[in-house]
Amino acid sequence: MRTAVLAEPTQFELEERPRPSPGPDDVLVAIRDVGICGSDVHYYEHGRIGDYVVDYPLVLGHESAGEVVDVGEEVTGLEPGDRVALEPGVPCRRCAHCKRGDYHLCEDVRFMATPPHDGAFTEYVSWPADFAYQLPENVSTAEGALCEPLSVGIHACRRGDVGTGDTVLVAGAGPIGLLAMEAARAAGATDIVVSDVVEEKLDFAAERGADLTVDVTETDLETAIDEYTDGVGADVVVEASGADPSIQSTVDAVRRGGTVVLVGLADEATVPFDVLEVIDNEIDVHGSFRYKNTYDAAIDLLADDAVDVEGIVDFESPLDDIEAAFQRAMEPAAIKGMITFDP
Ligand SMILES: NC(=O)c1ccc[n+]([C@@H]2O[C@H](COP(=O)([O-])OP(=O)(O)OC[C@H]3O[C@@H](n4cnc5c(N)ncnc54)[C@H](O)[C@@H]3O)[C@@H](O)[C@H]2O)c1
Ligand SMILES: C[C@@H](O)[C@H](N)C(=O)O
Repeated sequence: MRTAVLAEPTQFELEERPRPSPGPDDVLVAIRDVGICGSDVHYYEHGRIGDYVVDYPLVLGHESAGEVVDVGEEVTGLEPGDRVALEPGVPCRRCAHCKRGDYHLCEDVRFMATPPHDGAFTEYVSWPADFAYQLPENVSTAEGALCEPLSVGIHACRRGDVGTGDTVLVAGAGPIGLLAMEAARAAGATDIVVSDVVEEKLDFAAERGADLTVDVTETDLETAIDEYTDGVGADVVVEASGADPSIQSTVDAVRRGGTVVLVGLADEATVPFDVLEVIDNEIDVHGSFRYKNTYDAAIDLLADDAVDVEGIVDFESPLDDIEAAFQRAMEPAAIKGMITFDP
């Protein structure tokens, strides 16, 4: 099977690998669509993200969906021909975190395209059947692949307890921010403010329904939020940029008693943060790491047309052109690239 292998920084090689056989509890999936995530681009460019260092060769890609072509002998509920979205993190199922239900916090998780685990820029993947979610007829495999970043948004909104009538500030209009906005709207938020430093990103967020956009290079975020909320502040802030100034400004933009959800990964682990403001205003600050139990919800939202994920895809490319696709993904205005496979 044809596989794109990251052989060294900024260097993909296309190689033939043997097609895997499904284990007893696995499905063999012919991959149809794989999104290019910011973390894929980071590994491509720098060969590491924090403590995760690429031991070459590595197969990238963790936002994937495709068609089941074979099933292991113990698999029930899925059969060849079914289209599925693959949840990319398979936990150990035995540790204290897994047993508590926090399987996304499992320290032995096998997460696609996070070293040393291979991902989905390949023609076939064998994957545990319970982490393969059947797609209804009206949900495409491209949408199935984007259940992954949508899941990050859903989990962030759950962490922030976003509810009916809320005003939500989403900081950062990359794919994660844009899909957090979709998830917030679906959770009942009626007012969504999006901040960014790139005008095109804000224009795109506005086209996709943001009620207010704030270019923080020109406008003070706290002032803009104060004006929009009559001095109250946002109920929930979802920080999806990872930029230090944005992380710092979350406590100024949220209302007293409100919630800040930190999703964006800062370059440095330490960011100056006004703790007194957190205490005085009784702000709940939550970290949000990946997701758990979100795929069924993501697929239901897509089937009901309650969210739009395909609209964030701004370019598609076949596997053979993956190098060019990654170069394009590195452009500042790029949003979401998709590697597509012929059926
Ligand atoms: N916690 C998790 O589980 C999780 C999962 C996926 C991604 N992430 C992280 O979430 C972040 C967003 O991911 P993405 O793929 O959308 O990234 P991205 O780089 O495409 O988007 C980030 C956006 O933030 C904007 N930005 C930069 N400085 C800003 C500022 N001061 N204020 C507001 N916006 C600003 C950028 O212009 C860009 O549009 C990244 O840090 C990523 O590593 C976290
Ligand atoms: C959650 C996923 O989208 C993220 N890129 C990660 O590797 O953690």
